[in-house]
Amino acid sequence: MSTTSPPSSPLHTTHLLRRATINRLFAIIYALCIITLIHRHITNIHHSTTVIFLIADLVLAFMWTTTTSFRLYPTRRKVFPEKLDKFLEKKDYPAVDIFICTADPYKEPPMNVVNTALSLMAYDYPPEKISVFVSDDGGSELTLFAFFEAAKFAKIWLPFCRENNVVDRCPEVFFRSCHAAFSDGANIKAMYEKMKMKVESVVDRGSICAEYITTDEERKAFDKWDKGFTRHHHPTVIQVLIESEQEKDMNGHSMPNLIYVSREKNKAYPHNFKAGALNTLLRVSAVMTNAPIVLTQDCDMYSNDPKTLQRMLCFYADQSIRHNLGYIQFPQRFQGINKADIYGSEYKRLYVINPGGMDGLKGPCYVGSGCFFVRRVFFGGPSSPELPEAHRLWPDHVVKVSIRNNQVLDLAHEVAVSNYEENSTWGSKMGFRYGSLSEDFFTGLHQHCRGWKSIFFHPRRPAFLGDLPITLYDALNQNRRWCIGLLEVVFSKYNPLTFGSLFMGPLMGLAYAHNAFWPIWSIPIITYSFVPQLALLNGTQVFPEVTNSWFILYAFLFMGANVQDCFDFMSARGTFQQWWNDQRIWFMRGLSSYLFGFIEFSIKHLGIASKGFHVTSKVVDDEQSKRYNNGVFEFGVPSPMFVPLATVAIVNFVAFVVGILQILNGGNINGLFGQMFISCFGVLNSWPIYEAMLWRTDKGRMPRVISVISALLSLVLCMLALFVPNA
Ligand SMILES: O=c1ccn([C@@H]2O[C@H](COP(=O)(O)OP(=O)(O)O[C@H]3O[C@H](CO)[C@@H](O)[C@H](O)[C@H]3O)[C@@H](O)[C@H]2O)c(=O)[nH]1
Ligand SMILES: [Mn+2]
Repeated sequence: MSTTSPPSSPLHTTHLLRRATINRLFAIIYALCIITLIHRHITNIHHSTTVIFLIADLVLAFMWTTTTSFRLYPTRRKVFPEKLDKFLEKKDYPAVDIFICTADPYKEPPMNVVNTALSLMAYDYPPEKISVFVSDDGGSELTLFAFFEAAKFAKIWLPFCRENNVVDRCPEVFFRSCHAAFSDGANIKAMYEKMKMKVESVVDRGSICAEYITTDEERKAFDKWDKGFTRHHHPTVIQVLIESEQEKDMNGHSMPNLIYVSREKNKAYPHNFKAGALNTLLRVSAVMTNAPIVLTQDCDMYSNDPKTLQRMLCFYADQSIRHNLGYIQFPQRFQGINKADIYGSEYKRLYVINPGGMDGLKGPCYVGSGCFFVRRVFFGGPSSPELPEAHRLWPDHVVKVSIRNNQVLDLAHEVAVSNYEENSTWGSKMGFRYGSLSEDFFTGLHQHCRGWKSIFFHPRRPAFLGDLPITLYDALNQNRRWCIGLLEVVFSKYNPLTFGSLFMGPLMGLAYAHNAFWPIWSIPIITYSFVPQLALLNGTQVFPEVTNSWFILYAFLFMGANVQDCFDFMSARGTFQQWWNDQRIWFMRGLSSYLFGFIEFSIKHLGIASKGFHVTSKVVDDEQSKRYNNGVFEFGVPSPMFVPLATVAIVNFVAFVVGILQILNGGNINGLFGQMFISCFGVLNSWPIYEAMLWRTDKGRMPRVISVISALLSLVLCMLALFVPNA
């Protein structure tokens, strides 16, 4: 592994953060301490609890090793888009195909999807070079209707943004805040509101009233939704809403292409969820525009910065890194996070800190949204292309005809049929990877293994902002789905540790393994949430006495990990409170989503049942959102995932109280200190759970049934601990 920075380019620079040296030194010390601890466990293996702690600590040690791979080469990049003119004339800017995925009009309101699309169409970039493809896996006429309306509004919105140099180009965001300062702002807002009302009324009704369908084109399009049309079984719908060459905005400027695509669905063929949708878009766009750059975007991730494409070009235009540059990933950032980020929804480590660490190696993972791919990356390695059979799908094929041309449209329909991929290498060698619910992680891994590199770029003003789950249930469910997807990668041929290390080098292998092995966090988390506490009830000492010199080792390992973690977190512009909540949600995930993800993965692979891709809801209930904004945990639904959380809360409380009583009665405070400390930590972390179980009365409180089950479970556990003979 070389430490020299890549040749500098006038368009962008890279530098290794100074903390790299400290991190490396600290890693050596910490590693020695871990080895000492494991050695101690092995020599004490005859104690009954030691085996459990040995396993837990081995997992912690493994996860620490994987985390260290992010800390050895932490990197930060800068770009200089103002110099772009010297290297690239506007007319030579590459074309960009933007893919927006949506899957359910009731969980992903069409008005939000429209906002995302409008913000992206309004990039400060030659409009004729932008094509926006909307993939609708919900197969919903409501979404198509919203886009017919959006196409009309775009003719007013895009010139307005351009002429006034608007920064917030997502209409909803713009009109929520600063429109009053612009001449005509009020007028345009009125038009926007009218469109919004129209679309929302259609969504509320669930159908489009006849008077809203005004042109033959629209009528013809909606006729496809006949009686036999369901979201799981329907023909392909491809609707060109704006054709760049034909349509002009109200000031006579060109517009980007806007195309609605709902691929054919047929229950006889697997559709492979989002990866399947993206592969269809890869083909449809190849036939229609075939831009060399592809941006994938979730429907809730709007563009927050009109200059993002220029920033991306600073890398793309650099010939010296071009030959194996696969993609440029911008971090996923979110709007509307509450100040304390109670559910750790920001995923600062996943989206910001770790990618910065991988950027010093071969580049960050792909995270599903905000990623600019070089189209070639989907077809083989940098110097070993594997091209699709049809020449018209090749990444270098130049499309010369109009996107409304009948032949083009016929072909586009042909490549969107449900059995197109039968007996092909789509999803296994070409395009986005199938076989994991975390298709993004799997796809990026595969590309890195083939020799592609990637770049992480984190601008100060977020390039994209998305929605996040605002209930604990949604947040844990999302995490659980990821875990299933990650385990699918671990148990595939592409295990990051074995296959990955071989093809990407050991540090990249470890970095990928860090995410892939997320679910095994459950083992130490469950151990440390129950065993020291139950041992305390039992009067068994499991950690060294405070006065014993071994205690220092424990204290150092605990504090060292937490302080370094907190430092990483706060240097990525987090607050202490956010860090605290982040470590708490990590515990909660270990007890619920990581564990349940693992269980569901196992069940799925025994062939019993599978829920598939459960789309995260982006709809908010007013009361819930009020509670979220006040930083109050939302339980509400009786989910089995809450049982371990509540059980841990009760057990830690009981252990803490009993511990205090023991000490008051002259117990051995020296010996029990470690266990008291951990129980106290557990109690502090469980505070929102006590609130939700005991004195909250709102709808977000812990459902009675969960409290009762957990209390019974805790009772059984505590009884066992109290009455099993002292070990
Ligand atoms: O069958 C499907 C299912 C989902 N989607 C789309 O996939 C996107 C992501 O789904 P969402 O429910 O929002 O998942 P999140 O957990 O919020 O998304 C994260 O995790 C996913 C992988 O699990 C990645 O694909 C995403 O980019 C990443 O943001 C959305 O735009 C959906 O419309 C489809 O197009 N087809
Ligand atoms: Mn999402």
